[in-house]
Amino acid sequence: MTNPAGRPPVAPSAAELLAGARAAVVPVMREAVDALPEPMRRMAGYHLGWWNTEGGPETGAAGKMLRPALVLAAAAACGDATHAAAPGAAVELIHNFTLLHDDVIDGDRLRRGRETVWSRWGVPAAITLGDAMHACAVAQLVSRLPAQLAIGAAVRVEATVIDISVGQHQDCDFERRTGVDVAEYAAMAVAKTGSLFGTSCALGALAARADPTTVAAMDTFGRELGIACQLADDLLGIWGDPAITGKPVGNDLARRKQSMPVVAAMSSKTAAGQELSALYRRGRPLTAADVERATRLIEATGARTEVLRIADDRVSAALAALPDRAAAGDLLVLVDAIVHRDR
Ligand SMILES: CC(C)=CCC/C(C)=C/CC/C(C)=C/COP(=O)(O)OP(=O)(O)O
Repeated sequence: MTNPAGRPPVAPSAAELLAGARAAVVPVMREAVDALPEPMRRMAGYHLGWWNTEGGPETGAAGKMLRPALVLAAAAACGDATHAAAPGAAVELIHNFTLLHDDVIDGDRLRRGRETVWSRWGVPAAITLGDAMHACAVAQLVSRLPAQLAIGAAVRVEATVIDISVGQHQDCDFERRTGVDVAEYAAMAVAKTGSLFGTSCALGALAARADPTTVAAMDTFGRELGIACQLADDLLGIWGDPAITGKPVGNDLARRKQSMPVVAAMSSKTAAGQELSALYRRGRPLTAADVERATRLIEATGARTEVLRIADDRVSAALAALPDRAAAGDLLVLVDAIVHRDR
């Protein structure tokens, strides 16, 4: 296809797709957040990176908007993005509700380069704000989508919240266990992260009134991509640049978290893998020197390369699930940005 000037159309960059998603969904999210009473409204805007702690404007502390961008791109791939803003806002609100709770569970004091809500205003504030964001997501979805789409979309979102909760439960359980294997970790990542990516793509297809086979294929595409995203997140947790990720590097190791690089290293049955297992078995948080040692041990087992290979396999599975690759241009741009990100 050519434009009127006779040149082939230029595909949007990932940055343009993410900015477009932000522009489409923030007004919807804003309506939900503005309906919350103070001080919850101000805390929500702070967590979402719109405002500083005093309610003044903030720049550079917001999420990337990966999930809304997937909703819009999936809807476009299915031929109609008219109704994609409400599901896009819903998945971003759900994502942020889980982050609020996750920071409490992990005791993390920093997210997106700023103090977390629980650290600033206390655990009850973060938990109740997360619960309110969850409800805002479903309320926006149901009130804004055409009636014949709303119930199916809401049921899908709530099933996803169950999946995420199950995944998070398993992840916490792994911290108290030894001998977690790669397959178990992958199943946990499907539930914790893949499910919301899958639902984002499925909601885009649903909003475009795609047929059930296409909706299911979009779900599979997103789910597989979500696992690759979780693996990228795990790698950034060990080798990311804190100035770019906005969170301290090595926190996962310090807490003896069983992220995929750790699981792959311990499963390697190498001397380095055994030394890492011994460090984790000591039953107390790792010191800074231990974290440095653990990072070297993981690298020495080849686990970093192994995790990149597993992520590549998941991306291949995602691409294989796409119903019509020729129509999926925006989705393909996002795949690359999600897997090769630095934050
Ligand atoms: C029930 C419960 C507490 C569940 C927790 C689930 C959870 C926190 C999963 C992590 C998912 C993930 C890869 C987050 C980073 O997303 P991102 O890189 O898109 O983050 P951004 O919005 O900051 O860009």
